[in-house]
Amino acid sequence: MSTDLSVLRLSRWFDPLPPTVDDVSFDVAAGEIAVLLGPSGCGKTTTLRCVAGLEHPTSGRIRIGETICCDPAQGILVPARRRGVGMLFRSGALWPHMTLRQNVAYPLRHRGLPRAEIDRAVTEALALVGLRAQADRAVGPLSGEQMQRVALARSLVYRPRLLLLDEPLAGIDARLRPGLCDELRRIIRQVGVTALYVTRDQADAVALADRIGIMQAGRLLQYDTPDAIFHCPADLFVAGFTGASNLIDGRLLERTSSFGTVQISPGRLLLARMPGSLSEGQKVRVALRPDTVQLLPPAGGPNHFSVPVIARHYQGTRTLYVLDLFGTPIDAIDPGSRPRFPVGSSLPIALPPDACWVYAT
Ligand SMILES: Nc1ncnc2c1ncn2[C@@H]1O[C@H](COP(=O)(O)OP(=O)(O)OP(=O)(O)O)[C@@H](O)[C@H]1O
Repeated sequence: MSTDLSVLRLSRWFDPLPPTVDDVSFDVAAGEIAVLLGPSGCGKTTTLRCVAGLEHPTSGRIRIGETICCDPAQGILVPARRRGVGMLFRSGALWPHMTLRQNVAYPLRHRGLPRAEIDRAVTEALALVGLRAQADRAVGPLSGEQMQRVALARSLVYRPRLLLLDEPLAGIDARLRPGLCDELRRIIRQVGVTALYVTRDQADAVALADRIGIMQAGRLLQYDTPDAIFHCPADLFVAGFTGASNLIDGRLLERTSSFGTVQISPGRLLLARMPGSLSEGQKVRVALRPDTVQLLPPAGGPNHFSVPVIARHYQGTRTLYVLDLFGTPIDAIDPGSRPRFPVGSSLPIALPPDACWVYAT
């Protein structure tokens, strides 16, 4: 697939602060959905605004399709209205006194298209978001979710080559969001537009993305498929962001190409995956998600231990156990509506080497 959006070494400084966007590079292939995910203030929106042309980068280059839209070193800066991008923000910013049809038609009227063509495009865009029947009603009484559907239709009506979305589901009831993410993905695919989406919500990101970029303090730490991010996080921050809250300190004794043997206490060894390069003898930290700890595992294989249960928190449909892994407390989740193991009992566990990730401390 060809690259439709290319962001190369993008930086944005707001003096005298540290850079809001710090040397960020990523590509989005034609028709793909890329999601920038990270905590508040990490620079996601600023990156998106630079792509939109609403913010001027300090350095770097942005290419949309065949056009270099900005490259400060060469004095190139294509204005936002000439970049061919559609945008959808947290609030759709619709005109409440106008009908759905009038709202969606606005960008086309602005472009001076013939009326019949506008009518056809607007009907098609409203059908795409499931609101064709309400086309001639006013926008005012619509729910927040319906308003975002109208705003999406408006951002797609002129067939942009790139769609930029900034937390468009942020104000919407959490119960509706999984379904809306699926629908948004279907619509983006159906239209065939390339999309860049920014969010703080991990669940939205995984549901939508072909590729996820994890950002922290202006830097893009990892840009990869959701599968790669969740199965081989590049560093401790990304691992933490994917829910790897168990952290076990140790020393790397031995390494093969992608796995290392970590001593976690005298005579206790842990085989763990090494996403980056590490040296033997180095102090390391192993990260592990509580849902990957296996309780009562079948016999055989590496990383089998017997550990005491030091606390248990019954949560209705699952129980969270705190286990003492040779001096380090680790959490383990046991699905099911009945707690099985009492505090003080000794529990056989396995920590699958694929799910234990080792990093430099
Ligand atoms: N115009 C500006 N002037 C000065 N500082 C700015 C400006 N725009 C952004 N910043 C700084 O950049 C930081 C990151 O902002 P940005 O909106 O890109 O983060 P974000 O990751 O999208 O956060 P959120 O999820 O809260 O929207 C802000 O906390 C602010 O310090």
